[in-house]
Amino acid sequence: MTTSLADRACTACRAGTAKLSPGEIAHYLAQVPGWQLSHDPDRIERRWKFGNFAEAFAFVSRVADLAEAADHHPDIGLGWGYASVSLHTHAAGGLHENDFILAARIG
Ligand SMILES: C[C@H](O)[C@H](O)[C@H]1CNC2=NC(N)=NC(=O)C2=N1
Repeated sequence: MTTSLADRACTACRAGTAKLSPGEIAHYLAQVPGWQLSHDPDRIERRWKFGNFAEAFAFVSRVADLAEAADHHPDIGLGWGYASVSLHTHAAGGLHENDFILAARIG
C-alpha cells in the first residue's frame, strides 16, 4: 500500500529543484479535492468561507502551524469570512510534491 500524501515527509528544496511536469501535476491534483491549478508560476489554490473573521483567523493559524511543521510555506489571504491559500515551491519555480503534501494536510 502506498503512503497517503498527507503522511509523506516534505523534502528540503534547493534552488534548481525540478518542478513537476503537467502529467505529474495531474496525478497529484487528483489526490487533493477542492484545490485548483493556476499558472505563472504553476501553483495550487483553495479558498474557504467562514461565518466570521475569528473563525477564518483560527483556520489561518492552523495552516501556519502546519506550514512551520513541514518547513514549507504558502501564500495566505485572510478577510472577514474567508481565507485563501496558494502553494508553490519557490526553489523550483513551480509545483513540487511538497505543495501537494501540505495541501493534503490542510484539507
Ligand atoms: C530550507 C527550506 O526548506 C526552504 O527555505 C523552504 C522553506 N519554505 C518554502 N516554502 C515554499 N513555498 N517554497 C520553498 O521553496 C520553500 N523553501
